[in-house]
Amino acid sequence: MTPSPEPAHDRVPLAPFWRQWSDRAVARAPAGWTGLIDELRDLQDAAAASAPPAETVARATALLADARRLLAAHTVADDEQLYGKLLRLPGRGQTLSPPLRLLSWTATEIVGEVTFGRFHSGSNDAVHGGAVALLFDEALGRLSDLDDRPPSRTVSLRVEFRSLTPVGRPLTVRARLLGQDGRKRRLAGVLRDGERLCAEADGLFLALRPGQR
Ligand SMILES: CCCCCCCCCC(=O)SCCNC(=O)CCNC(=O)[C@H](O)C(C)(C)COP(=O)(O)OP(=O)(O)OC[C@H]1O[C@@H](n2cnc3c(N)ncnc32)[C@H](O)[C@@H]1OP(=O)(O)O
Repeated sequence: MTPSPEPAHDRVPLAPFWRQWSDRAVARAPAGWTGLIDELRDLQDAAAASAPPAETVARATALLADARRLLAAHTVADDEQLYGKLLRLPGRGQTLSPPLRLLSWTATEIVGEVTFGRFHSGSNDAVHGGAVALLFDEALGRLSDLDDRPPSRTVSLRVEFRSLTPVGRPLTVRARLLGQDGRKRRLAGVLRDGERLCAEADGLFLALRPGQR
């Protein structure tokens, strides 16, 4: 696999299993689906950042309940779910972790950009440590399953918090595949705000055997 010449998250090569998984969701996604996810993400940040008066709280609660009822009427099983399966999109169409936009990639290294919103703030404009771990799981998992490697799952993830991770600033995340031994893949990641190291991680991913989910 050759390094990508320019930033283009949507050209990240997908291994066959993941391409099929993602293409199936893309084919089933209705018009406007990605806009719904973007709105949901913005809503989470707006709710976290607001201190509204009671009338606004009441109105927003009613609107949210309406939206929930609309969506709940179309509940499907996990196999048919669209959420989180659009792998060509930064954030892959989910709001659990902030959108990770891949800027460059090889078979053994990816570099991406991420901006945490207020939703992921722990306290004092610093990102919650669990959200940082979540980001590393996404980034390392993405690299683990790149380059036609069979799907894997995280069995171990260790995170070291080196300095506060800021909210609202574009950060750089870099993941590297350190080595493979049979089904075991060792990966490492770093998260930086400019030159400053915010956190680093190492993880062990296990390739799934046929039939494992
Ligand atoms: C493009 C895709 C984008 C997606 C990005 C998102 C990525 C998100 C990834 C995740 O978060 S996955 C969800 C969190 N992970 C899990 O829920 C995994 C739970 N664990 C399992 O389901 C099973 O452990 C698993 C199916 C992965 C493996 O079970 P097996 O029974 O096949 O493996 P086994 O227990 O025999 O272990 C295989 C080897 O790994 C070793 N091992 C297992 N766990 C270990 C551990 N924690 N630390 C060190 N070694 C470990 C184990 O000792 C053994 O070594 P040896 O072969 O040398 O004997």
